[in-house]
Amino acid sequence: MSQLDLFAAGGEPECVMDHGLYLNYLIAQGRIRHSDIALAKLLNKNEINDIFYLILLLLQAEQNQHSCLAFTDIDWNNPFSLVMELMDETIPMTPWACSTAKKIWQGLVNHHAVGEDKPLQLFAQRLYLSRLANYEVTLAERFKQMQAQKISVDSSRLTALLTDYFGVTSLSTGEVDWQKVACAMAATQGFCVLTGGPGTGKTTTVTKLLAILQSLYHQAPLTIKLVAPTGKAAARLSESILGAKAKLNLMPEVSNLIPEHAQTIHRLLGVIPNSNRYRFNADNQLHLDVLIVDEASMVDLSLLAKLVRAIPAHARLILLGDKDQLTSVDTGSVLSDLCQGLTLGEQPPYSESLTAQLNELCFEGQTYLHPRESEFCLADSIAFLQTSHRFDSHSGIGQLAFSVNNNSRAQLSHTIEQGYQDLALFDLNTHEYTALIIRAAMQYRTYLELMHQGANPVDIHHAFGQYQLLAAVKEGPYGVKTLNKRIEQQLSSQGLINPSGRYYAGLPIMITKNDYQLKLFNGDIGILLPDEEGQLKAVFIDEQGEHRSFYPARLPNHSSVFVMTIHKSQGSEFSHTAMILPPKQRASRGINRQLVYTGITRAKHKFELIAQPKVLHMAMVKSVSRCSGLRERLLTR
Ligand SMILES: Nc1ncnc2c1ncn2[C@@H]1O[C@H](COP(=O)(O)OP(=O)(O)OP(=O)(O)O)[C@@H](O)[C@H]1O
Repeated sequence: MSQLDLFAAGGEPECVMDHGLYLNYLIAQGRIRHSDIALAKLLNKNEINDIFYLILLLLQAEQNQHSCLAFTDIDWNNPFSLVMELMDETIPMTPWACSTAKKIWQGLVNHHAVGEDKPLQLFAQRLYLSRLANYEVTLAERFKQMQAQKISVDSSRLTALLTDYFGVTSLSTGEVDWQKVACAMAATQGFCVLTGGPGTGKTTTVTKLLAILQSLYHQAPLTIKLVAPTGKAAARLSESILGAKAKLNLMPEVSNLIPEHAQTIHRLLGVIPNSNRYRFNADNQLHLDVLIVDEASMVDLSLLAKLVRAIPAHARLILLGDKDQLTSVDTGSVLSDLCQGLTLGEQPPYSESLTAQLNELCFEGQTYLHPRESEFCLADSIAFLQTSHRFDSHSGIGQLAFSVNNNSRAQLSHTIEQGYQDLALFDLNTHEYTALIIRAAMQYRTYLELMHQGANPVDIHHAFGQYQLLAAVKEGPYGVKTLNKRIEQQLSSQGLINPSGRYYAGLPIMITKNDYQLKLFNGDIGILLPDEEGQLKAVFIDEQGEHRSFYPARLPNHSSVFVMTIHKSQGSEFSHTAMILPPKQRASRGINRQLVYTGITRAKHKFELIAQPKVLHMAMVKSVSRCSGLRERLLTR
């Protein structure tokens, strides 16, 4: 029984509470900010009571990128997760010892700030800031509308095209080609999510899909746009589509109708400088028939809501991404909300009508897929690719990613015992820490030598992008800041850089704040290079491979990036990736399965892990999720 229930059972609680002292503890322990208190007071007509504290909890949840505060998730005995040892014993851990959860909830239902067109909203036992609730409503409604779109397709032509691109499924193996299934689903629907781990063929499948669609509609070809959340991810998508087109050997008349250039979502929507609004919106919609959004797990709730508002009613939307990666840096977890419940090796739950249609389109009417009920109303729009074609049984990276993602210690031990060529695992100790710095400096040598030889910026950037050291934390000896300094010292001692001032030739930087005027966005990477006149400029390569240069003084917030956080690496891929996790005593709350999985899956050919085994095990056990009501809004019950 919780403390609240105990009191409710008739005890005589001590109701006098020193709110000032309690709030000071919340601030001292970094749970809330002064501005949160001001806002909570404003919303609660200056009263400090139970609802005031609930609003504070909601603001804390929003800062932690949750879309809402779920009533059922509140730890009523210590709602702000205060650390007992840092508290005065006379101060309670909970601010509402005199009330019951039920009473607090009822107070909220009738509260003056709660309701439609009010600053706060309630939905399914969740408290929201209205702005975030409205984004969820927009997404749920638009996804449902898109899915309900009637798409008329010539089935026999589609069947023939699916056979052309994927072949005939052999009855003897009986193995389902999930890429073919995904293509059939996306070709016949207005909305589709295509999820799968690294190298499962998301880009290949979508390229085949676009080829099939353009063949089906060859008399009036579709306008297709490709987008990704960051410039880096957009550049990668362009590269992958180009590669997939070349591999597929498409007929020129079809190939020419598939775009190769992806852009950022911000660029597609048209940023209005100094505002968080876009040129394209619900009143001025985009001109397109098909929109492909890659790395959808990185797109936050607000941006995706603004994007779907700008998509015309007739258009199709296809979201690509890995449901198991870290969620967006900003609020929300849309892709993982939509993909909840998918399990490797299992067929996702599809309705009777969809399974019949897919069996007809993909398997000549043979019963390969079986219907399974789901109360999730978008279940028929979720395609799940399950086989990695990049990492075969000889690849340690794939095995390691799989072990971590499935939290399988047995599989992890097996992977380590195999001694894979593409994996190097080091136990974290002083010796290995120093060895890592030396190895990292050796890897960065290549791009710096190119710079000294006067190579062109595209080649220098390319060489820099081959290797990346990732850290799980920012602060402390195992964090980004210290490691950046250590690598800088190492490179300087080898005469490759001369870090006498803040800026020097060869300094790699990452933008940490969007600048819509300069069109430089969070995550963009630049390298400080001298121009023809010897002036030092930060050079960025955009998604079209063009380079843009800026005087350092003009740059928005940025930091050096010999080392980047795993969070910042999302959407990027490096031929050789190294990742360091802090030791157990420093491994804070932020180390978890999604973080480690995301770090591993950045590696294409070689992956190094520098970590204590117990920290890796600890991370594997800990799976995090964000609070959201999106899934709930999409249930049929
Ligand atoms: N059905 C297949 N059979 C054989 N090889 C395939 C198949 N599908 C994809 N591949 C190959 O596997 C590799 C990865 O494919 P692709 O880039 O499409 O995957 P992805 O899921 O988009 O990867 P990423 O993790 O980079 O997002 C490519 O080299 C591709 O040519």
